[in-house]
Amino acid sequence: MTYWKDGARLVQWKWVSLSRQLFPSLGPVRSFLAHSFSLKRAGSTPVRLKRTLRSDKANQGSPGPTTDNAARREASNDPTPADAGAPPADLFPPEIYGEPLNYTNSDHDALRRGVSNAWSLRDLRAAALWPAVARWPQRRTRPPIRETPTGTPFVSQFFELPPGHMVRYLEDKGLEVRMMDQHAVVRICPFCPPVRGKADNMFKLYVHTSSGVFFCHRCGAKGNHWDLKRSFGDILEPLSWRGQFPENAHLAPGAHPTSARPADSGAASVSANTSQIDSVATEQLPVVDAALAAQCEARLESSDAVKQFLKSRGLQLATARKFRVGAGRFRFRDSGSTADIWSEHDCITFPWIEPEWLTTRAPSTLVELDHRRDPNPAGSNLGSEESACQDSSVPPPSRVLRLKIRSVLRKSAMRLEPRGGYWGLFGMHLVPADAECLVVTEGEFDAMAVHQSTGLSAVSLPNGARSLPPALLTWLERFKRIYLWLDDDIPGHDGARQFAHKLGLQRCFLVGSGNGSGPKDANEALLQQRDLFAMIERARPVPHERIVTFADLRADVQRELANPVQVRGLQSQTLPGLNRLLKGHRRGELTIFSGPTGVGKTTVLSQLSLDYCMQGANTLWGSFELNNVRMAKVMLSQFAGIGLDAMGERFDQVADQFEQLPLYFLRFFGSSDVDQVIHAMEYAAYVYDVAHVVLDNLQFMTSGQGRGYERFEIMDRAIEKFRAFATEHNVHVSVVIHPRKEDEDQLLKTASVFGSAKATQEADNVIIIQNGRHYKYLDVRKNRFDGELGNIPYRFDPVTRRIRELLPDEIQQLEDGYRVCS
Ligand SMILES: Nc1ncnc2c1ncn2[C@@H]1O[C@H](COP(=O)(O)OP(=O)(O)OP(=O)(O)O)[C@@H](O)[C@H]1O
Repeated sequence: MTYWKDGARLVQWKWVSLSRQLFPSLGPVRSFLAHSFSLKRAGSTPVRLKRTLRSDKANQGSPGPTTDNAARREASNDPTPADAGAPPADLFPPEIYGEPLNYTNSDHDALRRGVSNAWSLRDLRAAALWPAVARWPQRRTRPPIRETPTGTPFVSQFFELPPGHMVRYLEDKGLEVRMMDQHAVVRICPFCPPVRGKADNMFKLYVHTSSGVFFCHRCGAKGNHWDLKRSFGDILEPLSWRGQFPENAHLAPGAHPTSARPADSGAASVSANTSQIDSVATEQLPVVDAALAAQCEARLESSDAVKQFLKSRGLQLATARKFRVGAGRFRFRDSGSTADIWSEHDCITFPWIEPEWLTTRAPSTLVELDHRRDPNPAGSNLGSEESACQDSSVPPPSRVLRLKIRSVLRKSAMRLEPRGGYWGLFGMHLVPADAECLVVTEGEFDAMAVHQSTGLSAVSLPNGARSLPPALLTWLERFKRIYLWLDDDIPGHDGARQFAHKLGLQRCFLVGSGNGSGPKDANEALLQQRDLFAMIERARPVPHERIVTFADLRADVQRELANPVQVRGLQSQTLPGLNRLLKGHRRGELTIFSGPTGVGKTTVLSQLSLDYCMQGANTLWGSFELNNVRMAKVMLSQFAGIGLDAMGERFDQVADQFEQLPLYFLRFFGSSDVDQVIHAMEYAAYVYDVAHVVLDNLQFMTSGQGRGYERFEIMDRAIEKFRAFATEHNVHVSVVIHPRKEDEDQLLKTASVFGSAKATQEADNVIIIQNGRHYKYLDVRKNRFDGELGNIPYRFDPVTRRIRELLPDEIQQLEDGYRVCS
């Protein structure tokens, strides 16, 4: 019987594929023929047998290749869901919003396991004859659901993709889509069991075009746009320099499935994300020793250094107590030295406390509180610190996840305890469970300043303007209005816009002048006795990137005029000559590096990227020519300023320091799909807030792809995509491109860069490393910022692999020496 059934299926498949060949453009006719054929078969024994077999299998407890939805339909004897194309009523049931894909590896395992039982032949053939696969242009297998080493990053329900992004992606993957309101409806869901040519089984996968959330009403596959891209193998998590996955930016603390729902907020949207939180909660990260946290908190009263420090910031002890600030003496390595010299510092400690509403399901025990105005702000109760401390609005003690420890004297002496722990928001434990508005500041003193003078809920970001790890988006999901009060400077402004994108533009408001006219931050506003509440009330919405009003432009121009130094960007510490010419390293630009083979392009770019990374620019390295281990060795040597041979026993110490850098490596090597590289860059921009991407080099990345002019076209398209990425994500992209083959003795020109003129036209900066007669030098051939061009001669140290700019008299000596020799 089984063989008869398989034979019939084979005939059916042959019929479908024959009709496909005969009528390539007649999709509906084909569907009709296939449909009527399968209907004919529906009354016969094999289908009934199939049902019996399936239910037997279900009774045996095997999950089988079908998902819950499909199984439910089978159980209710309803073989197919609603009519194809008709939008289901529960298009995106709220409980699935943002959940990770639920079509898991176990489903595939079950499919594989099926090989050993009576289903074997059918399952094997079903896998081999998958109709979705037949429509897949390149792939011969069903898109695998990849194991994710660190879970899927959380995506806010308020997040919006750029217009057209999702539809382009689906089409690039060879999926046929039909537009319906805000959804792209995919003809054949790649996650579904075979459609068997039935029209009813098609157009079941709905993809929300602006959020990227998808849901298949046939197989139940669902998730956010990262899930979809990951299932196609397009998301490669970058590595840290030790070849590990970097400190997890998207692990939320151990909340149980329903814990993210504030007890009485009634926000269905938040509950929608809970299973995503649950999915990452299973991974345990270390939390700070509770005794250490308690000791620090208890020492606040006795630390004159910290009390004095707080006073100088205009902050009261009562405020610090509410935020559970602490004090202690901690050892730090002396700044600027890689040597093992340590000294002890008076430190202030800022705890990241898991909010009570995140950890309990029970109705909030918090006292009802007006979330806009604390009835008893600490500032209004100057003489009574005790009563403020015992204020009933302070929730009961919760788990301290991590401590930020900062020296009172040296701002740069700062560390997180424990290393590799959870991310958190300072002050979150004070936010009432029913608060709908929140002020998010760049620093801890700013959050305390806002709360002290306004009574509003205020929290501080863990990394200032540098990053907003997606794990924290789960903490912020329930707020309807988020006031971003970052520093009134270029990095603060860039950070605020970047974070607003992640949080959702429509609920974010920017506090501060926006034009650099100050005050610099909330703490400075407090010290200047400004009305902080009025400043927050004047917050403006985030301007839409594609719709700019003159008022937006005016603020930007005014800010650039007010801060000419900041506008220049990060200054190179190791090549000051580059600052003289290019003025600095700015976000949103594209720089092309070129030079003869082996001249030192990788060496120069490695040093420059380290230079900016050490100043806080989150950096993503894509080394397509050297493998990541060798690349990391070059960087480690440059970082330590000593040769790898001499590093010996100091390796661990240097490596530990190196590991603190916000540096990530793409996992590509040699010829790679440019689109996949872009997806990985987008992922890194979202999860790690990268500010600088280095791609070394374009020829290796596109090698073997296309011949003759086609090769130029591929490279041009790649450059176009990198340019668009730099602008869209406000990230600086540096790309190495080899020159054309030219006479070795000739100096290279802009036109010598390989390919058409596209690359150098699109670039903001073009730097060629020239093999001069007396020395090597960086030749700035294009500078869109202010047009200044020129040379920077340098010397290379083969031990440390560092380059150093030549001084004028060294240049003179080398030139004279050459003349003498010659
Ligand atoms: N100025 C220099 N003088 C001598 N050796 C150098 C100099 N700069 C780099 N090197 C060394 O030359 C080798 C090649 O350097 P690097 O890989 O940076 O060159 P590249 O231009 O990127 O090479 P490719 O053209 O293969 O991409 C390395 O071993 C590096 O340490």
